[in-house]
Amino acid sequence: MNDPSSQAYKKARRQYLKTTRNRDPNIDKAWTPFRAAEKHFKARFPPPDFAKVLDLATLDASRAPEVAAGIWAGKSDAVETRAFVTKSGIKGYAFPSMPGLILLPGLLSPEKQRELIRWSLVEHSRQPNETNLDIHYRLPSEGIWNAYVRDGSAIVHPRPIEADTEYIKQNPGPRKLIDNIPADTTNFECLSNVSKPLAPPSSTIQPATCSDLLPRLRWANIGWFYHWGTKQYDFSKGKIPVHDTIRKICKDAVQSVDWKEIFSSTNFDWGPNGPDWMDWQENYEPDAGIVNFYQTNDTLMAHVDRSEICATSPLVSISLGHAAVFLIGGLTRETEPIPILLRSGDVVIMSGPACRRAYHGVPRILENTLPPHMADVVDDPEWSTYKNYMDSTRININVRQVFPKDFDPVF
Ligand SMILES: O=C(O)CCC(=O)C(=O)O
Ligand SMILES: [Fe+2]
Repeated sequence: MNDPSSQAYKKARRQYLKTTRNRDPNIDKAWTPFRAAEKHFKARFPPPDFAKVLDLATLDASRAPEVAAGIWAGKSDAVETRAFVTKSGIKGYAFPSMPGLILLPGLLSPEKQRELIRWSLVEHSRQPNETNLDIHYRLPSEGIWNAYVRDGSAIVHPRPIEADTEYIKQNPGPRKLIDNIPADTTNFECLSNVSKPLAPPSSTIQPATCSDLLPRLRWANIGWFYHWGTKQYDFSKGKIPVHDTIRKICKDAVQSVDWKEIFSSTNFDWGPNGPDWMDWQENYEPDAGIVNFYQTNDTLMAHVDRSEICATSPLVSISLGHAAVFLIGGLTRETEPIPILLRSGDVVIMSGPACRRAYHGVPRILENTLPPHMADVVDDPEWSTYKNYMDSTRININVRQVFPKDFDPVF
């Protein structure tokens, strides 16, 4: 694709010339720096410039087969980073331009990555956890993955339309990103009392087979219920505990960072209660989140995760399967974002006032970047079903803390 003499390049160029023939030549002048970066990395033509993308896997000899497997590779010095060694002895990277952003490249072993993929599909994408498919379909209680493995041709029926339900418009498929009020401890009660109407089943939805629906799985909720229409947690539905494996990965990652080194020389406004980083070692406790499933053409537009009462405590994000370009900017879309190539097994932490509520997004899943350790595993014949799904998929497990540990929610 990056080779101008290749068929793929010529095809993308023809397509580009066709679609841009009547475009206003000043269109890009109105874009914010974040939007311009999204457009740049989404574009099939001209191919994005990966020399500007931070790719720390290129420094790790043990990941050379993974880097070589895809045609996409960035540069280890594309963005200024500060390397450090975590308390558990692995390499981490901080970003002087954005204190609170931490990258732990290849933190998870290939075995752990495969375990988390199985967990996401087999154990997690099923009741009582909500998925995007539940909005329109009456899914089997074993979940879409288990139903698919048993019989891909099994039919799943749409939910019946209940005439007296107050609906808001919401479509299945990609997450809809609407502006919402940033949550904090003062508006929390008012936010949690806003009525949360059910999403509307659509009258146009047809029955579908499990094989048709599986690639349309986009997200599965973790912990506190989240309502995508209103972008608020629905605390009345209670909380499902965060699975121990996930909780441990997140806590270990957060506790392995020397936060004093990250924050002690900064002077950010941490809000009315002041800085809380000195408590994370003891008080960080994930209680919500989402598993995102991306097919290679999917994107996640610029957004801020601000529904959590905790506005600064760490958000931990685990990447699995195909690599992606992750953009993270500032508190508005006017800040030019940093592009980071996230590969399978990488863990990102977003924390503190400069980063936890910064705009971020995923404009591109990089095709053909499934690492070799996701290919058929000789001593695990069952893996091939997962491999077939992962051939077009990236999974992101995105874990947050909604409540400060000493905040007692009253419902
Ligand atoms: O997929 C990712 O890396 C980021 C996902 C994300 O930002 C979110 O779930 O809010
Ligand atoms: Fe996010």
